[in-house]
Amino acid sequence: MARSPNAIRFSGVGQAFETATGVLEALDGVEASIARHQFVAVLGPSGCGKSTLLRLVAGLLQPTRGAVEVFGLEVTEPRDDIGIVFQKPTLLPWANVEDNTVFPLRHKTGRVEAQDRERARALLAKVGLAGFEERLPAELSGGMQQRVGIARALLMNPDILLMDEPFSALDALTREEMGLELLRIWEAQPKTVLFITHSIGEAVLLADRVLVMSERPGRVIEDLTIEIDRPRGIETSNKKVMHDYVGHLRSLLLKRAA
Ligand SMILES: Nc1ncnc2c1ncn2[C@@H]1O[C@H](COP(=O)(O)OP(=O)(O)OP(=O)(O)O)[C@@H](O)[C@H]1O
Repeated sequence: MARSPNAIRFSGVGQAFETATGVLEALDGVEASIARHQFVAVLGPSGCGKSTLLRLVAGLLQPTRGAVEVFGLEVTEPRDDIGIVFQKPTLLPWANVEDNTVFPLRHKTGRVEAQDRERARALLAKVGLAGFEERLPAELSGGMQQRVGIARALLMNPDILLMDEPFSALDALTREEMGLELLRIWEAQPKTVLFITHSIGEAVLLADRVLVMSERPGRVIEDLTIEIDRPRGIETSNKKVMHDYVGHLRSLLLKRAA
């Protein structure tokens, strides 16, 4: 039987940017393969190229060296079958929460059915926004706007979901709840998730694997498999094994920063 290709593969990926002060090497020699439906978190110092990695997978950028493949095909142009949740949501200011959530569907297929609106409302409820469907983005807090962005990406049920610090605008409790909700959605509707975070605990709680990147130019310096049983829940954070992984990653990142 032919082996199914990786969902995402980075082969010798380098990315340089021309800037006013010269060439800036953001990534250098990134190697990683991500299997279909794996949940992979990426940790690394600020500016090491984490967001750049996501933009490469989405085809919003072409690597200067090496290749990025999605399901065995080199990414050469923007892909509209990949869900992206950016650090800051880009909501349409004149459209209400529900219309913002269904917007990509309308954009892609040209129409939105009653059942799509029903799914949008169900997802909005899951991210804690029931009752806010008719509000405009300006009437929401930053964290609530971010949750609309998450519901919007999930509505398309993409096979690959790229998330760039999706919970950084949320308070600590909501952040943990949203992480666990994301896991429930991921378990019910499996997808390949590449999830950038600065929270070591969040990475360990959510992911099957944690990739740790070096300082710029970024490359993968550790690929840690998180062997914690699923389903994971609120009690997982209290487990010794979780603390052991967090401790290991913290000392790795601190050592590099020293
Ligand atoms: N379009 C661009 N032009 C020039 N430089 C860029 C561009 N995009 C990113 N960079 C630079 O590349 C480096 C990596 O940026 P990137 O946003 O990928 O880092 P990051 O690891 O996601 O950072 P953070 O954790 O702070 O969000 C940074 O030094 C950034 O200034």
